[in-house]
Amino acid sequence: MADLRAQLATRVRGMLSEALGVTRTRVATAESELAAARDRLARVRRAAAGVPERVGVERDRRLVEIDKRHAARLAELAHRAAEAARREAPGAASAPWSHWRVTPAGRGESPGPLRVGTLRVADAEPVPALVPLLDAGHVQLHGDDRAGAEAVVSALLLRGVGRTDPGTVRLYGYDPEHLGGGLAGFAPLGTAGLLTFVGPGGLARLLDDLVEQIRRINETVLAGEYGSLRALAAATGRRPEPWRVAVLLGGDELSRHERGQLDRVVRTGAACGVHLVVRGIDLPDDPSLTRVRTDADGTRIGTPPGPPVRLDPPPPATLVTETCREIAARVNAGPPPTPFTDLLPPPEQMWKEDSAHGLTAPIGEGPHGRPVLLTLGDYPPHALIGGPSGTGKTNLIFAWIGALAARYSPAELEFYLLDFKEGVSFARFAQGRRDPSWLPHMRLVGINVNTDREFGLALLRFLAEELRRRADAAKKHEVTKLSELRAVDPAGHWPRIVAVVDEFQALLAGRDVVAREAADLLEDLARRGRSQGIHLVLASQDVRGIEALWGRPALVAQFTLRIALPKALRILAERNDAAQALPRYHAVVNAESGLTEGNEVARIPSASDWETWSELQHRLWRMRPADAAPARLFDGDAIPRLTEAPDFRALTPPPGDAAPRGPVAVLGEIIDVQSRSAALRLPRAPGRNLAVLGTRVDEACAVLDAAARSLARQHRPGTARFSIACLDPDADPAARALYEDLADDAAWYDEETVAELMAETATALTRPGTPGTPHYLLLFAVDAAAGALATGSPGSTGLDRLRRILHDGPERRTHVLAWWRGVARMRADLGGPAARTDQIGAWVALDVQGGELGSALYPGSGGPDWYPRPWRGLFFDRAVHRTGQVIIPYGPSR
Ligand SMILES: Nc1ncnc2c1ncn2[C@@H]1O[C@H](COP(=O)(O)OP(=O)(O)OP(=O)(O)O)[C@@H](O)[C@H]1O
Repeated sequence: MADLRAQLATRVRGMLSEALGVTRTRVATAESELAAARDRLARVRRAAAGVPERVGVERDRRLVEIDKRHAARLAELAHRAAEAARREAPGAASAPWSHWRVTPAGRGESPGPLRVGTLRVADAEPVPALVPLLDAGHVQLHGDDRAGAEAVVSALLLRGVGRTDPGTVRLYGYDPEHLGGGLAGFAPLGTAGLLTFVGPGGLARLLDDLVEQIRRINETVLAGEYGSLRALAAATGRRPEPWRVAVLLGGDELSRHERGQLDRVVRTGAACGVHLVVRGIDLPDDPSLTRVRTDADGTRIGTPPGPPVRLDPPPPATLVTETCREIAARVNAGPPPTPFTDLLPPPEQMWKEDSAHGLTAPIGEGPHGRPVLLTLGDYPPHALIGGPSGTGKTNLIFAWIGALAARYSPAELEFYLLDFKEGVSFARFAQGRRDPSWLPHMRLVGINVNTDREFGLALLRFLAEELRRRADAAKKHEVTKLSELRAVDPAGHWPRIVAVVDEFQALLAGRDVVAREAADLLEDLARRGRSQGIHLVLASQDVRGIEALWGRPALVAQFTLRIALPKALRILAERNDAAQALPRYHAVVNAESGLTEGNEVARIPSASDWETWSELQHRLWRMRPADAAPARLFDGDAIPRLTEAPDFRALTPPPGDAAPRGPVAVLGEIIDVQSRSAALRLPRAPGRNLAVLGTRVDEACAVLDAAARSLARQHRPGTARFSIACLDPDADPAARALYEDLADDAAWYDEETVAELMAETATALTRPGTPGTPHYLLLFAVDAAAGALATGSPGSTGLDRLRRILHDGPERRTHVLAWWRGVARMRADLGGPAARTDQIGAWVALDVQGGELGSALYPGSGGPDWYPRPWRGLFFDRAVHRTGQVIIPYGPSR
């Protein structure tokens, strides 16, 4: 039992120890778990204790970063805003006063907003604070900082006038409290009508006037086509109306009427360039109104107010007055001309117009900025331009020709131009030595033709012939007008012709044949030219010129287009005195024969200065057709050259060995539309001799020289004889030069030997048969040989022989080309006053009066209408002429 108990105790002990062991293990495990948990807790606690510190550092870091980014962004925004402001308000709109100057915006560009100060942005570039005014709206000033407000007003006004062309901003000052004191610096503008002060009772009138201007501009300038002057300027590049800025500085309570008018200006003014700058009067809210509040603690702009602005100091008083004085001076000097390019189409549109029904081109700008057009066609067909010297006729002709030439190609339009006054400006249309270009439409330019009225006549004859050609062509095609002719003959060359004659009264002056024929031709051209596309443009500075026309009412009636320059008389209808009040560089254009209702005033651009003109001419010249030839230039002051004369250059010996049957002696240039030479034919026929008459040595030598050289050109060397006798030492150099150039074909005679020449030549004439070699006797001052030729037995003196040569020579190819220094001397050599003169078949008279050339030398009685003038001769060949022909001797050949 004990054992059992013992056993049991042992077992229990065993079990207990086992249980104890397990428990111990569990305890140990639990303890270690507890320790681990504590450790974790401690760690967690430790970790938890570190968290707020780290988060704070991170947050601060982020905050700094954000601050930095913010500041950078702000700086960048401020920089961009400043850049944008500088772009929007360049030059005078924002420059600091220290280097401020007038810099008007470009044509068609808006002046933009104006700077009054800077926006305060901490740590960033200052941003100009801009206020929109011109073309944008109105400005109302509030606040108690009076000086600040004054600074804003004067900054806005000075910058405004500096950002626009002088004279294009008009200020109206209403300052009843200080009577204009606030605007005193701007007073010089008043001298040019650019600043008007309105007295204390004048506000209503000022507002009425502004409202009226707005109404007028809306109705007649914008005319429903443009929403604002700004839009008009942007589209057309023109600013037909000034900006009007009314500066209203306080005053009494407004009346109902004034209030109503003011509200109207606020609502509708900006589109018409009418603006208000107001302090002390409340303006209604409007999108176009900018409020500027200047208080002691700062200035804010806009509604709602923007950030604070640091105002610029006011512009220095001297800067204001000097600028205003300069602007006034420039305006008083007259408006700058509109640019010539205003009259031209864009380059790609040049030469695109069709002239079948007429020619239309602008000549300048009308009062509302619209182009004033000139038309030549069936109606009106011809134009009359008038204006005293220096008022711009020449310029107007350039402008008109340019505007037409840029629109119509040379196939559509041709010009003929004649200038009777002295001057060379029209020579530019032709090719020159310095400038190879010419105006491709120009066919003829006649300058310095004041003494050569024959040239005017030649042009009129040429046009009359062209008129006949056109009328014939029209008849052939059974049509009546140019437009119809062009339609039925599209391949034909039927350009419209515009003939411009400046100082045309010179052509009609005098009562001689030239004046009579010119007037008849003009009348015919004026009447019938209209339907054949031939248009006359006559200009004159001289009332008498116009009056000369008035004597021919049928002629004047055709000139329905009238252009009157300032102070022109008698161009417009009798009671129409619009030209008397015209400003400089303006013209009244009137297509109603000058009746008042047809008046249109145009401002004419400057077109005639060399650079302006040549730019267009070069452009058109480069566009010319490949076969275009330069215009013929006739310069009455120039002496033509034989070697350049087409008729001289065309002379050649006949083919084979034959002598020319009717050689020609070229004597001088004919005054004509074409460059042609006067030529004397010398066939084997009685009387084919030439007498040059007068005392002018150089001209006489020039005529004989050209005759001899041109004859020599038609003979091969050795096939003609030229016997040169010179009896006047003054003619010696010219005669000797000719002798040397004719070389082996020439023989020289003088006073000693001239009798031998006569003897030998006369003897040769008696030989049977016709001599094969032509013989030309060139006798310089032959009358001086009278003594030497008088000797000999009666019937066989030198003079007898000379007469025989004159008489018999031509049929035997022996021709005398002799210079006598007077008609009486020639007659004496021919046998006395009663002697026959028919052996002198042709003559050139130099300083010999027409009357001396009567009886026997010229058909009819009394002689030709010939008034001697330098370097001109009257050529008459009985075999071909009915009347004498004026020639210009060629210049010396060497
Ligand atoms: N529209 C214009 N704009 C600017 N300058 C002009 C204008 N018209 C003329 N002028 C200038 O005025 C001056 C006189 O002009 P222009 O020679 O055309 O006058 P005119 O009437 O033909 O004089 P005249 O009969 O004495 O020759 C010139 O110097 C010319 O450049």
